[in-house]
Amino acid sequence: MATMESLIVTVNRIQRACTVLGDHGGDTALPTLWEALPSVVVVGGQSSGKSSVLESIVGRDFLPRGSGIVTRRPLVLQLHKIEQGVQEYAEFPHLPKKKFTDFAMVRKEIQDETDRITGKSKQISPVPIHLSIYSPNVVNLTLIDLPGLTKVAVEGQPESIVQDIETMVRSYVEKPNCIILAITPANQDIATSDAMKLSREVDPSGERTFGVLTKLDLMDKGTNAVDVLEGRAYPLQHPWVGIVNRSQADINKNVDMIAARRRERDFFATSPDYGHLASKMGSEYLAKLLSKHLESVIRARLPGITSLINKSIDELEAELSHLGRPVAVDAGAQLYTILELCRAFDKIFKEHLEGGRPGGDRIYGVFDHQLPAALRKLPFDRHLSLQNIRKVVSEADGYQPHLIAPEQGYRRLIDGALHYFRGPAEASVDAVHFLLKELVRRSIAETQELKRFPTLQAEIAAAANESLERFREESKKTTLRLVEMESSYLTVDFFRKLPQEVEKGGNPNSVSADRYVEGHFRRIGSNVSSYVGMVSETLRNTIPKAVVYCQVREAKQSLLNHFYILLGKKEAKQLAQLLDEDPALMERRQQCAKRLELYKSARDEIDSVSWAR
Ligand SMILES: Nc1nc2c(ncn2[C@@H]2O[C@H](COP(=O)(O)OP(=O)(O)OP(=O)(O)O)[C@@H](O)[C@H]2O)c(=O)[nH]1
Repeated sequence: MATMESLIVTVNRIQRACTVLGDHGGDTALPTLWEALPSVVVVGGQSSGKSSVLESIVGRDFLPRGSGIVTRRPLVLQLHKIEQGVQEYAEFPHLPKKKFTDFAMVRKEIQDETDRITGKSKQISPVPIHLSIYSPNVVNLTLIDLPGLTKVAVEGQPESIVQDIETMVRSYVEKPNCIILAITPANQDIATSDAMKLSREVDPSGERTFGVLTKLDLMDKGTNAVDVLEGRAYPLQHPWVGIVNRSQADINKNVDMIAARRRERDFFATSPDYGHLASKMGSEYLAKLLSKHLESVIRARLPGITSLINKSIDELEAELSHLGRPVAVDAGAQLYTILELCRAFDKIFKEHLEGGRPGGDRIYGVFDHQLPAALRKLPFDRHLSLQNIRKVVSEADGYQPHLIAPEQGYRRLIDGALHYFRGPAEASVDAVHFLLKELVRRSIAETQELKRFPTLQAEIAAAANESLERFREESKKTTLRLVEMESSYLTVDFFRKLPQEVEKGGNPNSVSADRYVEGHFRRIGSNVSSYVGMVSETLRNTIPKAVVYCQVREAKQSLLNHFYILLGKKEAKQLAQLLDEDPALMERRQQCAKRLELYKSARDEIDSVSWAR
């Protein structure tokens, strides 16, 4: 059965994995585990004694000191208790395999690592530094040290730093999983303490706040902080803890931390004011209190964390499968990938044509509505007006008017009329061409697998459109040929079946001669009109056949054939260019993969501990 301690150890490991894999919260584009993990955050004004409290909890000097804002990146301090007698040491995950036994070097590394991200500019950065300390003198605990809240920027630091620090500290303490260690010096007015003001704001009920009073030894003679420490003056849900750290003089004299802890114990044990509270005061007591509390919080949160981990793993896996596998490196595999992508596109395109996806029906719309309407609108009325018939027939006759039927006149009138059919024939071809182009565009957009490859997408679109253009040319030739065929040989039967003109009796010299001629032309007009009507009926049926044969059927069967031939001739480098992924997607895939790795390792961590129930 696992002990309670292993819970903190587990969370410590997950926190370290978070840092290694770049999860330190604040990034809304990816699920974050960091923010779900409970942690203790040390908050206080400048010189309130934060560093001193941390060092005395650890029992070691290891934090950078100096004037101005020294802590400029969050420091995640993980304490691991080891057996008595074993040499204590520190480790930074950013320097794996290096064990620090000299704590002065730890201090230097924190300084250097701070500068590595913030530069010497004295800016602050939210990217945490992780430090693990293994020691017999600690309890298992994770503490996060943040820059001290300050009112003024010092020389060399930008004015915005005051606000930047507050924003960073706030981003930590606002999280419901954050346990706030609010440090206030006892020799100052507690009501104006930066730490207490902030914690009141984000944790009004005081559930998450541990009040710590430092510098009890520096209070004016005759005053004490018993009212605060007994929870009367500033009540919180958790007890206040009083601390006596090393003074500046002690630090200068290199009083070691273990001696300082002893002095602190003596201070409380012998104090007339605090003697009755001695067992609940001091940095060692504070460390144990926090450790116990952190364990219980982790225990309570664990089921929620586990389900968050599982949910995030599902989400990330779904997104990764949506983003697709990384691109293969050898030419054969690349060609295979490209062909697969083409097939995926082609399949969707066919579904649009054959049904299953919308769009194909609009082609039928061209044949069923647009073509017949265009045929109906042809200006035959004008072409077969009496005036025009007279003109055409007379011109065809020349100096000798026709005797029986105006053979030449008929031919010219019909030829002229048939010419008009070219318009609707070409328009049908173009209309279907644009519909097919639109379907190509839509199919490309709907091919999820292609989204990653903008270059290939553009190439497929270009190749498909080029094919459609060729099909259009062919289709135009064919439909126009149908029209020409109608002109080249007229249907003889139609004319044979026409009723012959019956000689009307009467006197051809009478006034009715004009009427006779008019009737004659009218009959010619109506004969031509019904012949043209018959042709129109034929073309209404044959143009769609030609269009489907030349454009739709070809698009279905061989839209990318030409592209495939070109692909076969391409060299490895050109193939790689086609699979040139969108850099944003590549980046996203990497990020998701890294985050997934984090969640999986977190799941393994949690699985490996069997819970004491
Ligand atoms: N006498 C006495 N001095 C203390 C106590 N706590 C801190 N000091 C002194 O107060 C000064 C500031 O303490 P730090 O621990 O550096 O305070 P800090 O909050 O980390 O300061 P910054 O990192 O500059 O924000 C140091 O000179 C400490 O020696 C205490 O309990 N008693």
